[in-house]
Formats: sequence, structure tokens, C-alpha cells
Amino acid sequence: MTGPLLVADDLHRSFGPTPALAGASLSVAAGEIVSIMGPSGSGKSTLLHCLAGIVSPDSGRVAYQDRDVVAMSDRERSALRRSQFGFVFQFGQLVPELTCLENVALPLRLERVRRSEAERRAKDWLDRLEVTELAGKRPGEISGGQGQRVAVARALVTAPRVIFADEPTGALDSLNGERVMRLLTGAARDTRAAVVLVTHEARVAAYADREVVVRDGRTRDLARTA
Ligand SMILES: Nc1ncnc2c1ncn2[C@@H]1O[C@H](COP(=O)(O)OP(=O)(O)OP(=O)(O)O)[C@@H](O)[C@H]1O
Repeated sequence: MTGPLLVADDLHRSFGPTPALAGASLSVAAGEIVSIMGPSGSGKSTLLHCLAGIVSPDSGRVAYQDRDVVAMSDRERSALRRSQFGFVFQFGQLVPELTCLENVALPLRLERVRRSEAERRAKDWLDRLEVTELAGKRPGEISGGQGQRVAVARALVTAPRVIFADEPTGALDSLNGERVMRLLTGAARDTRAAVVLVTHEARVAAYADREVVVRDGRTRDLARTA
């Protein structure tokens, strides 16, 4: 494959009478970190959800490795998400009944990896995200910043080619936000995963190679100058 890894072209999507996307386009190269910024309600999350195959656009094209994501069956799209994508949301969305180790191992267990192997790989990622000591704790027993680092470990454990991060630092103070971003982008660069990052915060967007601004459902590319 020589073209971009992931492409959205001229996406339109409305929710009832509300247009969320009105001609949004974005392409992401393998290993590239792209931030999506813009005012509240401008369509950032909808764009991310379309790129990730979670929401289907009303019109326009989404392609992953030249495969048409919109034309896939639900089953094919789920398989694509499980095998190629990782997700980090604003509030870790860890499973409260499971320990942190079990949470990180879960995507591998869903892919039928043996428990011992899944937990070995999960432990490696907890170490990497500097939360080794949380392995046996449940999400209710840890802080928001720790929870986000566990969520990043869970997103990376399957070696995804793209990590989708929607306001991953939105619920954190600036120090914890910086730490999560440093660990997330460091791990993505080490594993050559691309990152699509939605954020309100310029400081968080600065971790990206490239910034895209969404306004009224339309995208505008900004070259990174710094
Ligand atoms: N599931 C939905 N049902 C109805 N309206 C929706 C839905 N998802 C998004 N919208 C509407 O589409 C528009 C774009 O929403 P979106 O969440 O993509 O924006 P955003 O830029 O991510 O906003 P924020 O920064 O506040 O999260 C908004 O007007 C929103 O209310």
C-alpha cells in the first residue's frame, strides 16, 4: 500500500435536522499523529466516529488501507475495529468489575488469546504506561490519571495500526494530561501506530505532527510550523 492508511473524503452526516459534518475530509498516513481541533459542536467526534467505522456518513467515502469502510458489513467493520484500531475516550471506560490487568487483557481475550499470554502482554503494557502497581486494583480504586494510563495500555495491547483518542485528557489536570499524552504518543511512535486525536486544548494538540481544524462540519488543514 502506497497511499494514506486512512482516508475520509467529503463526508456529510446529519442527526435529524442537525448537520454534524458538511464536507469533512482527512487523510492519515501510517504512523502519523493528527489532531482534530475546533469549537464545541463543530463535528470533531462525529468525524472521528466516521473514520473509526462507528458512525456511517450519509455521503462521502471512508477508506482504510484502500478498503471501503462504509460498504463493509457490520461484522466486517467490528472485525476491522477489533484487529486494527485502539480507542481511548475522555473517561477511561474501564470495566468496573475487572482488575486493571484484566481490563488491559480484555481485547486480547476477545480475540481468543490464551489467558496466560493475554495477561503477560497486558502486564508489559501496564509496565510501559508506568502503572505496574495497579494490576490487581479495580477502576474504582484508582485516580482519573491512572485510569487513563490503564486505558491507553488497553488501547495499545492489540498492536493497533490506528489509535482513536477522543478528548483523552479532557477529565485530567494539566500535569496528568501531559503525562498521558507523553506516554500515548511515545508508545504510538514506538509501535508506529497512527493517532487521530480530538482535543479542545492547544497544548494537547501540540503533540501531533499535524493539526486539522473543524468548523461547522468542514475541515481545514493547518501545517504545523513549530
Ligand atoms: N448521536 C447524536 N444525536 C444527535 N445529535 C448529535 C449526535 N452526535 C452529534 N450530534 C450533533 O452533531 C453536532 C456535532 O457534534 P460532535 O459531537 O461531532 O461535535 P464536537 O465538535 O465533537 O463537539 P464537542 O467538542 O462539544 O464534543 C452537534 O450539533 C451535536 O449536537
